[in-house]
Amino acid sequence: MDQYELIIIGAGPSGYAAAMRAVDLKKKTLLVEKNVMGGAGITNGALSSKTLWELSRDMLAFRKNLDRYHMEPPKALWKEIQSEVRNAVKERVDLLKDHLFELQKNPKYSSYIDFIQGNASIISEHIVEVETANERLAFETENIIIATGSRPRYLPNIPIDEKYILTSDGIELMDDFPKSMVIVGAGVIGCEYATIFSGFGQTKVNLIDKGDSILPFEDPDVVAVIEKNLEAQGVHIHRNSSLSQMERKNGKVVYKLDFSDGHQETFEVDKALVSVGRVPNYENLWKDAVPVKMGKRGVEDDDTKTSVKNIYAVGDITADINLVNVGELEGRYAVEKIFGTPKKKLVYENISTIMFLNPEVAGVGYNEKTAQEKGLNYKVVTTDYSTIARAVAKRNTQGFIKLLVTNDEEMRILGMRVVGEQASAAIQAVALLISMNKGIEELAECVHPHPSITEGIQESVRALLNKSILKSGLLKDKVNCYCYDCAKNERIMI
Ligand SMILES: Cc1cc2nc3c(=O)[nH]c(=O)nc-3n(C[C@H](O)[C@H](O)[C@H](O)COP(=O)(O)OP(=O)(O)OC[C@H]3O[C@@H](n4cnc5c(N)ncnc54)[C@H](O)[C@@H]3O)c2cc1C
Ligand SMILES: NC(=O)c1ccc[n+]([C@@H]2O[C@H](COP(=O)([O-])OP(=O)(O)OC[C@H]3O[C@@H](n4cnc5c(N)ncnc54)[C@H](O)[C@@H]3O)[C@@H](O)[C@H]2O)c1
Repeated sequence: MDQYELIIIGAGPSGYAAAMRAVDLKKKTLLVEKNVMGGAGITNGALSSKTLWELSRDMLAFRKNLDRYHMEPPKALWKEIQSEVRNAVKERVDLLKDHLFELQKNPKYSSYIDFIQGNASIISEHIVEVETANERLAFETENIIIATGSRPRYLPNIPIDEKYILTSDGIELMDDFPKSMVIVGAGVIGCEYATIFSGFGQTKVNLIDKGDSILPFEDPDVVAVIEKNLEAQGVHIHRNSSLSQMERKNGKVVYKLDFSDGHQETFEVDKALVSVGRVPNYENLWKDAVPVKMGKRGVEDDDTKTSVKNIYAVGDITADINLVNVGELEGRYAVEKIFGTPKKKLVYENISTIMFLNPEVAGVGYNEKTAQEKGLNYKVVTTDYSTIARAVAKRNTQGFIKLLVTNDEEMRILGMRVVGEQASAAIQAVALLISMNKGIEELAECVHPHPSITEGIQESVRALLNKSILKSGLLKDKVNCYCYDCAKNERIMI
């Protein structure tokens, strides 16, 4: 039986990153993948949906520009778009495959990495069995990392067939743009696809969430901008209602909503997308004799270590944040922990995120909702994009920067949201300051390029320090500072 120092199950972003860190540390490693290299980081997930988002955004801008010159815009063809998404996916999968192939050929690395295509299960604490296309193989290992990811959550009584009633696993397989669709679940995936399909301009999109609002985890000011733009693109948000029934009927999807005033309505659309969260892939992954503990939302882990001494879990299979960057962080960290002591602790406070909406929403650390849930007193500055020269030059001043700091002398950064063009590019400096546990002075004094969106962040910081160029509270709603007192649940303008 072949022996390894580490077997990694799953070659999505977390498993692949873990394997590459193990190679750095010269540990004999086996990476097992049952499906496509890159997991949901590439296929039916992050990369494929972002490719769709980019194409949809281009199409929307193109339509708007032609409209400006009173010209009739051409129609996007779904097949062309689908083919472009497939090209992007293939490029990225091939890159990872080629890289692995080169590693295995290179004498510097070849003794540290093996790869096998097959379905792995943990037979005992030190034996992993892999079922390939034509045989069943067993491998002995000192350590195991589970990186098997997640899949879309289903709802009881909603007959998902990936033809008419779809999840994010089936949406890219459609034959054409649907004329109409309903999206159940207005979280990140739901709102990103509502943005994508309304942006292409050929689908009437309806959106339902069980919560009172779309993006229920975001602050109301962020939600307001996104809702306004979705509605301007023709998206209908079903408010004060809950889904009571959905079925496929005569080649259509029929759904019933119960409204809070007691009445009920029935709607008919071409397709439905169900995006109500993800569930971990753990079924049949280990035998009863291997006591890996499961929590409600995934494998329970303590700093990536499971309830079994030599078994670790990383990425979407665990109960924390489901993101590519988090999976990679955990994967690399687990390897360092197995074979030594990581230089840095695993912290989640400075994780940056982008939601690919209209416009982009970039975030790091706390928003007001999460700060209030934690019982924190904080200070906020909001700076409108109309005060930022670059946004004015772009002729698009919709958006704002919102920075939260501790309400004390130190003014440690708690978090930030940027809603607007180039939001994602603007967030990094603040993420770095949070990770270094720094205050805001550094940012206030560092010379920024002009004109740039990051100047808005600098002005926000200066406003908190009472030395901004545009003074807080003078230009209505453009630059505002306030404090939140948690005990009194009160907002005080400053
Ligand atoms: C539509 C969509 C859009 C997204 N957009 C973003 C985004 O913009 N930014 C972002 O950061 N995140 C995004 N995500 C989340 C991101 O894709 C996941 O957090 C990330 O892929 C998780 O990585 P992972 O390696 O833990 O799991 P996965 O990517 O799910 O990979 C797990 C791998 O394990 C394999 N596997 C499972 N069981 C076994 C087994 N028994 N044996 C062998 N192999 C096995 C699977 O085939 C899979 O390849 C998105 C997700 C979706 C669905
Ligand atoms: N840009 C990104 O970083 C990005 C993009 C897509 C996905 N992701 C990751 O994928 C994960 C999964 O995304 P998601 O959108 O499926 O989950 P989510 O948790 O973001 O949203 C799920 C939504 O479904 C709603 N919901 C739950 N049950 C419902 C029901 N019965 N009826 C109607 N609505 C219901 C919830 O209120 C919530 O708003 C995210 O948490 C995120 O980590 C990230």
